[in-house]
Amino acid sequence: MRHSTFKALSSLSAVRNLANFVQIVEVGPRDGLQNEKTIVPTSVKLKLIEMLSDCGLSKIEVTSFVSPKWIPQMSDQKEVMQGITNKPGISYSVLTPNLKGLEGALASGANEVAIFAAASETFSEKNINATIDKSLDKFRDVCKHASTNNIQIRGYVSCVLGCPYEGHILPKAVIKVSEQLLSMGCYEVSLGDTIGIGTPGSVDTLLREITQFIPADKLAMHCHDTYGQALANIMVAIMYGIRTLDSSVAGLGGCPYAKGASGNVSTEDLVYMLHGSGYETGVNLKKLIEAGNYISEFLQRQNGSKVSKANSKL
Ligand SMILES: CC(C)(COP(=O)([O-])OP(=O)([O-])OC[C@H]1O[C@@H](n2cnc3c(N)ncnc32)[C@H](O)[C@@H]1OP(=O)([O-])[O-])[C@@H](O)C(=O)NCCC(=O)NCCSC(=O)C[C@@](C)(O)CC(=O)[O-]
Repeated sequence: MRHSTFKALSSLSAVRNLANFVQIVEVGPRDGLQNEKTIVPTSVKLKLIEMLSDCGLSKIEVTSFVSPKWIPQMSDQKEVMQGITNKPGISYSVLTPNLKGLEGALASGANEVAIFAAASETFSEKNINATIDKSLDKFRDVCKHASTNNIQIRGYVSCVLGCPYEGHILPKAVIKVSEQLLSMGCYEVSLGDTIGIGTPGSVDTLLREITQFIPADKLAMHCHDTYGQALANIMVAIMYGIRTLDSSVAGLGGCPYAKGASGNVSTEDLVYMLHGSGYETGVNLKKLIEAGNYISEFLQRQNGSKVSKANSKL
């Protein structure tokens, strides 16, 4: 990380002087659960989504319209969409890899979809069975159809700081894919550190390059916490002016096609850090902790949020 970034990070007043609302995109019901081996009943997913909807979160990624052979955990996507009690002001988005997925999403009443590309050729093939170029062709079709149906489209780029198969990924590969996603109609691109390998230094290097081509308000950060770097990495993203952050309640998650990747940064820990640093999120931390405890108890798993653990000892 550059000296100037360290200097800025050390000054909380500098942090507070920046626009202070941070948009959280809760990905727990989708990214958080997609890797669970035991199928989580639809009713539990719906209860989790309801609890998250009561926390003040305005963007929740709830399921994905992908092949049930590839991601069995998401095969109840229609039932999930039909069972949600839509709360005004909340966007319930879904992942769609192709036109078949988009058709399913539209039929289920989705008003926002996310397409997901990668900066690594091998990861793209392992995850969606297509080269990067082929996947972008499919996404272009999805975008055309989505925009004629007035559907908002978000883009993801996976492996922005490293790939489980190819190792180091160059910023120029990330920039190339991100620019294409934006040009086909995505309103923003979420930069995925899929295997949580990034550090504040590598995030700084990536963002210094990418923000020369893409403004920070078109970018989001999606950090996994495999190496315990996610919050530090996010703070660097904030210093670059990024104000949209993805996270998963109770730190659940991981992509089944990214071996060894652990959960996303926990939403509870993210909210605690942001509120403590003078940012607003609109999220009620107490209710969020309850939602994280609910799903952790169901999965019979220790809650992955440090804030929740600390809170239970108070
Ligand atoms: C993209 C495909 C479908 C290609 O998979 P494919 O096998 O190449 O697909 P195909 O077009 O050859 O079709 C094969 C079969 O799949 C069906 N099919 C085809 N499309 C669909 C669909 N949309 N929904 C339901 N079924 C579908 C299709 O109808 C056919 O059925 P069959 O005739 O054999 O019965 C597959 O690879 C897939 O579903 N991949 C999804 C993988 C995935 O969801 N990964 C996790 C999400 S990405 C992630 O977690 C990273 C992220 C976003 O969080 C950010 C980060 O952390 O980096």
